[in-house]
Amino acid sequence: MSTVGNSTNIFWHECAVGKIERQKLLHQKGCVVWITGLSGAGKSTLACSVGRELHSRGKLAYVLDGDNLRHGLNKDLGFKAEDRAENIRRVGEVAKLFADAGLICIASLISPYRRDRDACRSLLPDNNFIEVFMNTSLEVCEERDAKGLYKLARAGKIKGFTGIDDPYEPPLNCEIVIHQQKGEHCPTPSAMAGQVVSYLEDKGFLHEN
Ligand SMILES: Nc1ncnc2c1ncn2[C@@H]1O[C@H](COP(=O)(O)OS(=O)(=O)O)[C@@H](OP(=O)(O)O)[C@H]1O
Ligand SMILES: Nc1ncnc2c1ncn2[C@@H]1O[C@H](COP(=O)(O)OP(=O)(O)O)[C@@H](O)[C@H]1O
Repeated sequence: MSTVGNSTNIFWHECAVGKIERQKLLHQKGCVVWITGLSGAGKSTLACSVGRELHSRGKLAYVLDGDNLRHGLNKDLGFKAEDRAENIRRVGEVAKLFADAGLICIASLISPYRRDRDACRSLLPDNNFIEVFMNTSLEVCEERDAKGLYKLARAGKIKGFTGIDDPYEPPLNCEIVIHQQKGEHCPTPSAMAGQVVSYLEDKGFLHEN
């Protein structure tokens, strides 16, 4: 019997079928691919491209996209620091469940604060959290401005916009970095996905043992 947060007198119930059995069924290993970067960095594009590539290889993946989750699970949250932290915490917990279900869970959120990303990492067994930093410069993101949000932020019509008047803390030690800088060759979405899928292949996530 234990107390966790505000939950008192609670018990953990173990089921007969566990992660190992589910992984055998799926011929893969559950893990979390966590994509972080500025708005417009290419996170959703990469997430969908990785998802499609894995699907074509017969692997079960699921994308948790920040923007999409804010339409449901996280619709009560805004963009102040505490709300972003709670957003990341919830998605980290959901991603952990997906990984435990045996899926390759691809989470794609700005997740601007290092502490929140590290807390998600600590929820997973060693090596099962693969952090991908979309190192796309602010200049490139702003030039793309696919949703017109940078223009609004520069005009002061959106307050606390990441990269403009709200911080983004780049990872110090992540598994994969994808560079997209102005004036440099920019990898295609499928080349970027290839980099991630090769990593998963090399580390054995695309096989059950
Ligand atoms: N203030 C502010 N700062 C940053 N982004 C903003 C903001 N307001 C709205 N948006 C839109 O919300 C999307 C980011 O949601 P996330 O859940 O990924 O953000 S966070 O991880 O909680 O910081 C982000 O989507 P992406 O462009 O896909 O990153 C924006 O479309
Ligand atoms: N590798 C790439 N090369 C060129 N354009 C890209 C690439 N990846 C994404 N984009 C474009 O950049 C814009 C933002 O991409 P998106 O995936 O929505 O970013 P995010 O999810 O980080 O906000 C979109 O218009 C998308 O088509």
